[in-house]
Amino acid sequence: MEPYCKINDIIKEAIKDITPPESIKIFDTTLRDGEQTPGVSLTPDEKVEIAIALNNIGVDVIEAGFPVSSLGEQEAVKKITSLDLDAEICGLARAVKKDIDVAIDCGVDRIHTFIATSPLHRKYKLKMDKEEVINKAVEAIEYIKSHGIKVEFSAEDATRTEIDYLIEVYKNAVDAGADVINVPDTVGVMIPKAMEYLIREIKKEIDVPISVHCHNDFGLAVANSIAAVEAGAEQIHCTVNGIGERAGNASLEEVVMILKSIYGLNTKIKTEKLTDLSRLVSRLTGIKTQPNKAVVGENAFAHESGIHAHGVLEHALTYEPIPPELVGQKRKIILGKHTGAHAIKAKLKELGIEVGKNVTEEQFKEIINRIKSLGDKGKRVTDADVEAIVEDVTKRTLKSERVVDLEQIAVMTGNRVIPTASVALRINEEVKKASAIGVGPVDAAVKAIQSVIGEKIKLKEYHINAITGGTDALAEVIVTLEGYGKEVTTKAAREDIVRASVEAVIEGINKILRSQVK
Ligand SMILES: CC(=O)SCCNC(=O)CCNC(=O)[C@H](O)C(C)(C)COP(=O)(O)OP(=O)(O)OC[C@H]1O[C@@H](n2cnc3c(N)ncnc32)[C@H](O)[C@@H]1OP(=O)(O)O
Ligand SMILES: CC(C)C(=O)C(=O)O
Repeated sequence: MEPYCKINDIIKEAIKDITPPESIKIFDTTLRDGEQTPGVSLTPDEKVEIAIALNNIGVDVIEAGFPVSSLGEQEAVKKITSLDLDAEICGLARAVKKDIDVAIDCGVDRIHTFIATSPLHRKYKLKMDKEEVINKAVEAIEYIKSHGIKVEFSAEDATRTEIDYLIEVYKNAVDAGADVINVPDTVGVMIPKAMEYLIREIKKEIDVPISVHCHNDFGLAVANSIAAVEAGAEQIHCTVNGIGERAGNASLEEVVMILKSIYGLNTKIKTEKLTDLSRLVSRLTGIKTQPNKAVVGENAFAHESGIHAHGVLEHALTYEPIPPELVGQKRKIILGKHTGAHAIKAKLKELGIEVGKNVTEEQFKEIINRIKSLGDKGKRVTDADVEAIVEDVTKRTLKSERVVDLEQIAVMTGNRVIPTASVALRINEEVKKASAIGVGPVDAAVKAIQSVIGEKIKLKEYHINAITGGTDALAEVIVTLEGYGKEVTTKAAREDIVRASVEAVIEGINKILRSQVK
């Protein structure tokens, strides 16, 4: 398979000696290790919903749960096995007869049985010597096999186990009938070079498929899983969004996309469904995915920096390793403090506005300034903000055509003062001033304008919307004014509600007065 991103000569040279399998099986443990994320607990129906999505995306094995852990877990696993999905359904079991019996009763296709092998776990947790651990593993595997069920065997904490002993455990497991040997990096202490070495050593002695289960305690779960594949591992355990015990597990979406896009290796995953799957798991588990999460994060294909946005608009590969659609994402051009003119022009085009046609070059400059100044206030500029800014800038009567212009406004408000506003308006080259009090600063400001203009024009309706969240939200003010037998509606958008209100009212006054002149 050709990798999706054009892999360069450096990568080709670096990986020329690797020995990966033709295709890699994806063993998804979102419903087992993923559910071990502190605070996460899925109902049977939620587990079923995720299992169906995992099946639809094409995972080979779904570890549906650890049946012995609760009655609800058994109900969930039973519901999943009864769905007759294409994926193999697996249940976890300690090397304990009761665990195995309960898993069998749930109708699973595969039992993943495990026992810890490291000196630490043997001594402090299991209180067993090396031989006892092997005997327990062998007993469990033989018992499962006697029921005609496929066995995947894990030596828990394999990566902190004496390597000779580990290989001895695995050889015994295979002799007892294990179909797949899993190598868990239980506390995420491996580094890629060591993982590659370990898998090569195990493969020299074991001829059933080798799997890895990497934890992310040092942020290396994905890198270690990939290193295992480079050394020939045929199966990777992963979870959607990388959720799992402590710092989590290898993230399914990252593993799959690295294999596909960089190595050109096959999995059965329908990658266009990755983002939807990620959102589903995030919603049902309540574990939010960070925006900068690789592949499925909100920002994985978002560009704000002017230079990047310009590059991407000219040729997407300049700043994107793969097309967003490949993983079910969409490219986003975000406007804000770091935005450049190219990105704003493109965003306006998206909104049906063309510079030189619907907005003048001068208005375009003002739109850029307004967007950047909103960004300077630490805000992310939304499409709604842009639309409001554009409407405000473009619908505003040009200065030369204005009858009334705001020269100055000052407002005073507080808990011990009556809200008061003073305005200075330029009307046909003459500056007129007035002050007024009101129930609040907006009311005072509008009344002050009203007293300069006189009673012939009246404010009929006033609406204010906070377009964006936060106290620094862009406020959109919509007013309807009536005067000289005419009714006009105008709007203005600013972060400052008094200024937005005043601008909307003055805009309306100009419209009415201009209609009188014509
Ligand atoms: C690395 C992993 O992620 S392993 C999976 C971890 N997941 C979970 O633990 C979630 C579900 N777990 C549970 O619901 C419970 O822990 C159960 C039902 C499995 C066991 O509950 P309890 O019987 O109350 O035991 P508890 O959890 O307190 O202790 C674990 C026991 O299992 C033993 N044990 C641990 N692993 C194994 C194993 N692989 N094989 C055999 N025995 C084991 C421990 O030595 C301890 O034995 P002890 O009770 O004789 O001291
Ligand atoms: C059960 C095993 C594979 C496990 O979850 C771990 O070691 O992290």
